Amino acid sequence: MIAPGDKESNEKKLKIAIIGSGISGTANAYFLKHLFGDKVEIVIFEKSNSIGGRLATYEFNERMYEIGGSVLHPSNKYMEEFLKILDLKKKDQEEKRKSIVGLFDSNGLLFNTTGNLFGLLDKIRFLRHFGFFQLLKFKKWIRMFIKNFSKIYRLQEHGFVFNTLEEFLTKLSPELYIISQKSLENALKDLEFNKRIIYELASIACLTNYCQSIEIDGFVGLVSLAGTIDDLWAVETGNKSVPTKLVEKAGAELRLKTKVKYISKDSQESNKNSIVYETENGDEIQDNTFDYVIIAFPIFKNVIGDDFKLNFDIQEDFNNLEMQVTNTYVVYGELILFPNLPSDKRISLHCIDPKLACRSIAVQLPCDYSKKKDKNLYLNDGKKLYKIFSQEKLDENAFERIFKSDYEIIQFIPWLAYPKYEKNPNSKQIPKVILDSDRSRILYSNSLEWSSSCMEMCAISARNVANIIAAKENVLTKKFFSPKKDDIFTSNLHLMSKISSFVLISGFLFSSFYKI
Ligand SMILES: CC(C)=CCC/C(C)=C/CC/C(C)=C/CSC[C@H](N)C(=O)O
Repeated sequence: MIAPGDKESNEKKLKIAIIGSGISGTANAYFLKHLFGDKVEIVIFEKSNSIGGRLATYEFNERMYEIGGSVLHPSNKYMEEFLKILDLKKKDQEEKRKSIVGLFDSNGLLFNTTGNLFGLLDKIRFLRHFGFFQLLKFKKWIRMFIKNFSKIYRLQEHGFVFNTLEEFLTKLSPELYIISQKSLENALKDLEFNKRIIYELASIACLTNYCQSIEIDGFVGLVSLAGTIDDLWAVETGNKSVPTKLVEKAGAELRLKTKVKYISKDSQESNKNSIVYETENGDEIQDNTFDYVIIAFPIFKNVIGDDFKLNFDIQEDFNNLEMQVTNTYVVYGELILFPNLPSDKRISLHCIDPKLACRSIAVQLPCDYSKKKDKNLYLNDGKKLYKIFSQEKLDENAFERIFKSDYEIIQFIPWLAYPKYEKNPNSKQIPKVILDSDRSRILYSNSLEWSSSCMEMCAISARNVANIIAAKENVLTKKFFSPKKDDIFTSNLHLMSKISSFVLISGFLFSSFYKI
């Protein structure tokens, strides 16, 4: 799969270009530095004026809030380890009983929690609404996939690499690949989940995460569903702090406001790659000195063309790929959409009707939310800060149905947040990681994003790209996860108990044999 390495490559310093400074590009820089140390020179090209890509924050009343990628799952080991390495902390978890979660469609509110009696009543209502055994089966089913998915960490520590989605998922478990080839709806129906689980619970997970329906493939769906069974987390100083600090830690050269326009194999030297980029002043510069080029942003049909070109024969692979626009509004106002809901709770409403543009309306807590300091934040009757995800742009009429007329729009971003996933999973073509199969020197880190998009998937893809380059350069892969003290203790304990059982059993057999 990987084209063979050139012999003298170990002696010289590798020069690697990374295009994009989101979590994907910056994790690539970190893993490369981790594997190659001083033997690598990394240049990150970023067209905007700041690091982070789709991880972004905004300020409101002197506090920072997330506006882009906002949540992580407890199973996301790379992101957890980055926090330790970068000396960052997790944000405090919100007290669930202080908030109300509701589901609505075009007919109104279908179901909502009440936040009463420390959440006990809500739990009972939730179990009654969806069915106790169905919920149990649902959780068990998702847990099984998370467990299989988590095999990736051990495999990558030992140098595992993949070029296609099939290679990636089948190595973790064949079921994961099989589920990526059918729709989430069919996967849930095959397992005889009830209509509420399929058309309410699974639907909101998909609609709120990707503005998509349960017709998308089962793997994208599962990643969203993982968020429904566990408490999610975020970074106290904003998720954007991870890419920002990764660049520093990797010692990479960062060129902001620099737009890469062409990537091609160098015509003179077969192993070199050429990049043409436009600087802040509009100068066009060609640099032919890169041993590897890593594309760390999603390539889709609207960026391919005059804006960005891959000067070899694979452009058409991206012609069917589109990004999903998620119109993101931050509004400071008083919610009036469902007047029966109490106004002294933090409210999150999720729409399960794909025909309605507005997907979710949820109270926002600052990145550095603290249970102690903010125990009364947004628990008053008045205005609160809400984030709205909508598939279409909202006009004044739409806002006036949701908020009292003195609302203020604080932020608006028409994010190209996620890929537009194919409705028919069987026809889905995910681009390969290695874009130049003859040389393996132009690598597409975000290709996996077309199978599912979240921070951890970007980190897994980045480690994959670093492992591909290490294998090609004959550099031994180096462990990323530090062994936990507990792990050393438990593994020693495990060994000691095995030795003592062996001694005891042998002693017993010996004494019985010789009738001592
Ligand atoms: C295969 C399964 C079931 C899980 C894989 C583990 C994994 C990658 C979990 C991630 C779950 C998660 C945090 C989903 C949210 S997606 C990103 C979100 N929309 C955001 O804006 O941050």
